[in-house]
Amino acid sequence: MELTVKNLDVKYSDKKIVKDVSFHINTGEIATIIGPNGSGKSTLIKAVSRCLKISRGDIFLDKINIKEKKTKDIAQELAVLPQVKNVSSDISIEELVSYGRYPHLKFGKRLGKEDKDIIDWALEKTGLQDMRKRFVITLSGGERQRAWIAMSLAQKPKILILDEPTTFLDISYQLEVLELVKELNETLGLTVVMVLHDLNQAARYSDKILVINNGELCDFGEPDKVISSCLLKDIFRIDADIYDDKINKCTYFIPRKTIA
Ligand SMILES: Nc1ncnc2c1ncn2[C@@H]1O[C@H](COP(=O)(O)OP(=O)(O)OP(=O)(O)O)[C@@H](O)[C@H]1O
Repeated sequence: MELTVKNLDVKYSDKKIVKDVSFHINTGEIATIIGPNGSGKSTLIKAVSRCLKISRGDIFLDKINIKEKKTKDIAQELAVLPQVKNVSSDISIEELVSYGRYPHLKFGKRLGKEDKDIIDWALEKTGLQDMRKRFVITLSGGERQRAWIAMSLAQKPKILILDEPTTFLDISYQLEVLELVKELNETLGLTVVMVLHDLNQAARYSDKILVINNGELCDFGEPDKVISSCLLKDIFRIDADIYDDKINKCTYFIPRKTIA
């Protein structure tokens, strides 16, 4: 599914946080939003996923303005993995994943055979089938993140939105989560929009990168065109050397020092 954003403004009270942002993401692309702390990345992602009201502009899913769509229809097409996730202590993985089916249930109906098959499929895709009865609070960070991704998958979305999916994970779990996202993108044709802080990971796992600075979209394009010493100097205030990773076929950099 394509995602198009046109002239988007988002405000908190009277303060404009996202300023006239426009972009287009093709079906099956992974697009990653990067930018300094407080630049408006989460606000943008929350607005796109309809968790925040927009003050101006339009959002289109496959060229249809979401203002013309029912909330339930949007929930069937777009799954969101927020940054902060709360779960009560007695919820099992299986139960959490079943919540992903709720946007598809008719009023007052219980989960049917098809829903249960989809829950099994989501657990299998994320490698959680053998631990499905475990309580979510007993899981490691990486397992917990996979459980939330499984819940999003059970929604059978066409677009998956993830706000900093690797935060608080050690490097091995970070890669595990990003590899899973990539696999789901490739095997299911899912369009993915995510926020990442690690710019090298953004370069490696994305088809497109959006750079947000002070609420404005200041660059948008393929990682090897966007990740440059200029960007690192001007937006992230670091001196860095840029290299070509021949194995992963992507750009990477080594930071040298901060710029005062
Ligand atoms: N609920 C809120 N009410 C008022 N201002 C807010 C609210 N949430 C965020 N802001 C402000 O909006 C600005 C952008 O915040 P946002 O969380 O979108 O940035 P971010 O780029 O995701 O930051 P980070 O990288 O630190 O997570 C910040 O100045 C922040 O203080």
